[in-house]
Amino acid sequence: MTNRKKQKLVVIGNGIAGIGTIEQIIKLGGAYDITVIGQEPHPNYNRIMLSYVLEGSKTIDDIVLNDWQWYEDNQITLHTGTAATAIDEANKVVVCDNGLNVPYDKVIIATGSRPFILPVPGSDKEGVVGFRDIADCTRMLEASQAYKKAAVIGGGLLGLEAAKGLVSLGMEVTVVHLMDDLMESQLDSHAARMLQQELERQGIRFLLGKQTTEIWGDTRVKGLRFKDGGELEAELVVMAVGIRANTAVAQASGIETGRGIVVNDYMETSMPDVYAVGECCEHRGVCYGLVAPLFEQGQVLAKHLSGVDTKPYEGSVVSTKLKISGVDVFSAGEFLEQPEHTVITAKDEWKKTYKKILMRDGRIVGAILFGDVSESASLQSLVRQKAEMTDEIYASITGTGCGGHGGGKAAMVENMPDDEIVCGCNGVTKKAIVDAINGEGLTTVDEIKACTGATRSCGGCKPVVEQILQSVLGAGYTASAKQGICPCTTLDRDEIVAQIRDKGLTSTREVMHVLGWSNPEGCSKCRPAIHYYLVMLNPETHQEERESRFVNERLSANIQKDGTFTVVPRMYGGVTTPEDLKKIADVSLKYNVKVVKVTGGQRLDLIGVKKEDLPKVWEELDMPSGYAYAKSLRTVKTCVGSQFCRFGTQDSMSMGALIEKKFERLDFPAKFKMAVNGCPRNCAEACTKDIGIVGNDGGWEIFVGGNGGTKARLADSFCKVKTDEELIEICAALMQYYRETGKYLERTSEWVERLGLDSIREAVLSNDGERKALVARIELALKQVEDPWKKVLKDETLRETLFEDVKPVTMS
Ligand SMILES: Cc1cc2nc3c(=O)[nH]c(=O)nc-3n(C[C@H](O)[C@H](O)[C@H](O)COP(=O)(O)OP(=O)(O)OC[C@H]3O[C@@H](n4cnc5c(N)ncnc54)[C@H](O)[C@@H]3O)c2cc1C
Ligand SMILES: NC(=O)c1ccc[n+]([C@@H]2O[C@H](COP(=O)([O-])OP(=O)(O)OC[C@H]3O[C@@H](n4cnc5c(N)ncnc54)[C@H](O)[C@@H]3O)[C@@H](O)[C@H]2O)c1
Ligand code: SF4
Ligand code: FES
Repeated sequence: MTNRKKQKLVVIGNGIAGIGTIEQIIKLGGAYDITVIGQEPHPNYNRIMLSYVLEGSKTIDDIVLNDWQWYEDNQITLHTGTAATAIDEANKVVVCDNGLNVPYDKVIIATGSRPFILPVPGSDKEGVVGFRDIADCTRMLEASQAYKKAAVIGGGLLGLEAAKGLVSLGMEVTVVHLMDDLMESQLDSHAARMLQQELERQGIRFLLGKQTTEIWGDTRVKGLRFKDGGELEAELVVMAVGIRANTAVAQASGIETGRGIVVNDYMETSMPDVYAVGECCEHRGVCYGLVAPLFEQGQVLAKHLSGVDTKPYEGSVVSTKLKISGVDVFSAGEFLEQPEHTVITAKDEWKKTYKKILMRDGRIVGAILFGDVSESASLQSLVRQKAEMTDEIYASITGTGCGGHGGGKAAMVENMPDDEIVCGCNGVTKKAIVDAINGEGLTTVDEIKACTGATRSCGGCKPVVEQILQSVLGAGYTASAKQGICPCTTLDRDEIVAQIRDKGLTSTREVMHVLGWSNPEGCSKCRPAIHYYLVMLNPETHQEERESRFVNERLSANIQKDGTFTVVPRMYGGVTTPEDLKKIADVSLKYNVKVVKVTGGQRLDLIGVKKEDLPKVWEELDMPSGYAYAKSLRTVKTCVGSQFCRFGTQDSMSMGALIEKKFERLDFPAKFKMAVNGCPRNCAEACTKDIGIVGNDGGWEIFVGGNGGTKARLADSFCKVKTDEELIEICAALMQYYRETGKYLERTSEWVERLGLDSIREAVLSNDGERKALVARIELALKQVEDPWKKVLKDETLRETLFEDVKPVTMS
């Protein structure tokens, strides 16, 4: 065996393009001694997922593609926080800003792009940011804690995703766009208008046709000025007006550049042994700004460098999908009608969907989808292949004709070339998926995700992955069908939540219709569950559907076995006043309340109120609803604590009242109980509460997952904190995490067992940004809640329909 010394391959840029190419080289067995130079201080991460990090649905850890261990395992030398400045061709070294000189035999430049910052006065002020990397994302997350008003300049993909993220963080966001149509490089005017309407519904404001001429303020930005003389106040400005290929290293090295680093069909630059891949390069005059082309380029380059025969890279047909929950918009290939196009259009103003397919000479060359993007992956493939339109394909993509849906899709998957990239976000080919199914015996999309990475990012490729699974497994595919949340559906909780998010569904009826419920009316199990998920996902926009709630929640009181109701007013932290006690006594006497009972949660329960008397009782009590009937925060039980108890180290009564006031009225997956103790003697029994808080000398200890009911469970110690502020922040984040990941009716005791305490700690404690995002989301939800008793008292119609109809109430 010859022991040839490995060639030295240096990669400049630790992003998706550079590392994606290396992964391919490793798979192909290319024997290189690899060094990676990366300017950012992080291992390789999925930049496209930064939109989700900003929005708060992913953490930085979630988006790491190759962790530190991966570099070690593959014997790759990694220099992070290091910028290459030039390639010294004569000495065959890559020169870095920290004095490092890295010798090379081959170099791949993969330096990506830089955000374009408008050269207007004030663009260097504090509070003006691009949106490109983790550092930008962190800056925005921090600004959202301290400031309220944000402006995003640019209504393209990035600007809109940034705007949605900032709205999710509780900011007031205005998108300032130069053109009259949003995403004018991907959408026609009709789709752009629909998109704008939907985003306005989600809370984003727009100023269209506006040219920013100045960013004003002191050290920090205070606002924008426009060419037409108008102004907009803004404490944070995000520039999302496009990108420029990062050609600095190439230029400093004398390599030919244009709009990007000029490469040929094998990604070779003008300097021998130096290649470029990804957003930094210009191929046949085109610089790309999406991930799919860079995987295609990487495949060619990896083969070329590994001595494997390869077709040349001939350019990419791009498609885009906006990653904003509730807004489904997709565009591929050509999108503006020209005289030579044959056009298929379908508009549905009621369902708010729009589909346009462009054909030239009978071949599919472009598509726009709005509202329903379930066909996006198929269309993407058809546009890439410039497929000839057939009756079968027509029936499949329009959902018409007797060709049948399934036939067209099956044919589409079968005709797809092996090396076609199915998952554009992660560069996974059809062959990789088929090999994984056959080689590893995979039967579900989740297993394919874990094995190949397909579907891991935007999820747009999931339908095609499912079709491939179906075509490879044939009859075996259905064998893996699983149980749904109730007999009306085969979808589980996570799938329903994801579909509500992805398809922007807004009502229970729509969820059941769009997701193909077998029983169109649903059942008492699924209706309240869907309703909870809708409220949790769309706190600002969701319309209350009383008919989808259980009777107790519908009437804001607990029905008893004799058909009367109970009324439990709020007593924050279990503390009341003589005035409130007098009101309770007066009302109880006036309305013949049968029993006044002290509850386990330290308040008073007025039992035996007639349905028609409920509004009058609430009115005369003039106290907040105690939510004893709801899947919500019930009580915060407290001990007397340091105000009176000689052992007390913390003021448990005040803290309990504060927490109860802050978090009352919020919907949870199940009822939610808390307790606060002044010391570890634990008189208020924190160990059996969903969240239990125990004071100690140094601060507080938080417990989670306790239950005193039929399935009793002692709470787990979650963490210790020093200050009241930390306590509230962690409780808020923990509650929101439970709200977002809990199954409807699942108590925290079951939730902790299902998710595992470590993973909950990881989500809530390990990352400050993620915790703050959870807090921001719970704050947003809290802003929407209103006392249901007061709501009924204000609304004559509600009062009449709910309480003046004397028909007996059923208990479902
Ligand atoms: C928020 C956001 C969302 C996006 N969403 C999508 C999406 O949904 N779909 C899609 O297709 N695309 C999306 N994109 C675009 C996508 O992220 C890029 O196309 C892709 O990341 C480009 O990869 P790259 O490796 O070429 O460049 P980059 O990812 O930019 O990586 C280049 C790396 O090189 C480093 N570098 C630069 N100069 C030097 C130097 N001199 N020395 C050392 N290191 C250097 C940079 O710091 C960077 O880490 C999104 C982009 C952003 C910012
Ligand atoms: N979901 C996705 O696929 C996705 C998401 C985010 C980012 N990206 C990619 O990241 C890159 C950057 O995104 P981007 O949106 O910044 O680029 P872009 O070029 O797609 O859009 C920039 C937008 O800014 C507008 N604009 C230009 N000058 C302006 C001005 N002076 N005032 C107001 N508006 C102005 C343009 O009209 C354009 O619509 C792109 O390559 C994009 O494809 C993709
Ligand atoms: S827990 Fe015990 S010590 Fe602490 S306040 Fe209550 S009674 Fe007093
Ligand atoms: S295409 Fe985005 S995850 Fe596959």
